[in-house]
Amino acid sequence: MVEIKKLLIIGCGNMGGAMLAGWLAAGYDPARFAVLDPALGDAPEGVALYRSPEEAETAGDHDAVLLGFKPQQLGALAPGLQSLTSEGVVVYSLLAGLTLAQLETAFPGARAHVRVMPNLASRINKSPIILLEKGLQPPERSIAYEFFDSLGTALWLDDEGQFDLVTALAGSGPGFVYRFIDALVGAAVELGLVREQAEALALSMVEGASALAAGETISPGELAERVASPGGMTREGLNVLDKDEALHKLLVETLQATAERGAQLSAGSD
Ligand SMILES: NC(=O)C1=CN([C@@H]2O[C@H](COP(=O)(O)OP(=O)(O)OC[C@H]3O[C@@H](n4cnc5c(N)ncnc54)[C@H](OP(=O)(O)O)[C@@H]3O)[C@@H](O)[C@H]2O)C=CC1
Ligand SMILES: O=C(O)[C@@H]1CCC=N1
Repeated sequence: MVEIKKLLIIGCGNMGGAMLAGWLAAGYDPARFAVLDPALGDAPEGVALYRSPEEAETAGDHDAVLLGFKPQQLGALAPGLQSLTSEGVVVYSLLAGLTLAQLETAFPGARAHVRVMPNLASRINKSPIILLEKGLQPPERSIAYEFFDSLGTALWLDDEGQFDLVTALAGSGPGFVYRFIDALVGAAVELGLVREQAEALALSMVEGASALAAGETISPGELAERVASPGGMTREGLNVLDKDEALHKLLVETLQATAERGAQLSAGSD
């Protein structure tokens, strides 16, 4: 059985850093990770930091890499990463929009290629992690699943045609939720609350509402109905959001634009 004995994270910025922090918080030994990032300030204690592919190659002790740089950098960086991605190495990629076929072309020496789509809540082990692979043996699938599931909740996707859409929902999603919370706070401030108080209330409200919904068997839509007491206040607010399906249409447009950007990145857009 092939384990992930040592993972080399190539590009350890916001997302790679959040995942590394999540794995360490989950109890993984720091010695099982290394980072290749030319200008990163430092790596967590016990995690080797390399500044160039040559340095990482000299260490040469990884059996998997996690690509954590920008999708637009793949063409420029791939040639210099060939020796780090051959001889049985598995390539895990965070690169939004880039397909398994593109990863196979870029890293032909790798034993298997896996697309991984997490979000920033990996840092606190509460991220959905979407996985799609080509080349892993069944026992390795289980090992990969367990490894990424430690960052939250992993799931295998079968249809790559849906990858950009699930990326929009689960990967970009926190950005939309933060924008919603920020707008809610802004609205409360405009109507008379002090910002600090509005922000504290909004954050604890969202945390509780999300935790409740996650533990319930009824849908979020039904929960919304439960909040709206007959003849009460909430219905008036829901009526504003529901008018002409305003919120629904806005979110269809939001997810569509996000997913379409994945296709553009795949096509080589800057
Ligand atoms: N941010 C998010 O929530 C999510 C991001 N992703 C994916 O994660 C990837 C990274 O995104 P994100 O973390 O936001 O971006 P960041 O810019 O924060 O991270 C990219 C990292 O790669 C480093 N880097 C640049 N050039 C090289 C190089 N030649 N070799 C190694 N490392 C290099 C950057 O260093 P420097 O800053 O010095 O240039 C930076 O530390 C993207 O592919 C994105 O699609 C996926 C899911 C969610
Ligand atoms: O914005 C991006 O492209 C990445 C992918 C999902 C979240 N952030």
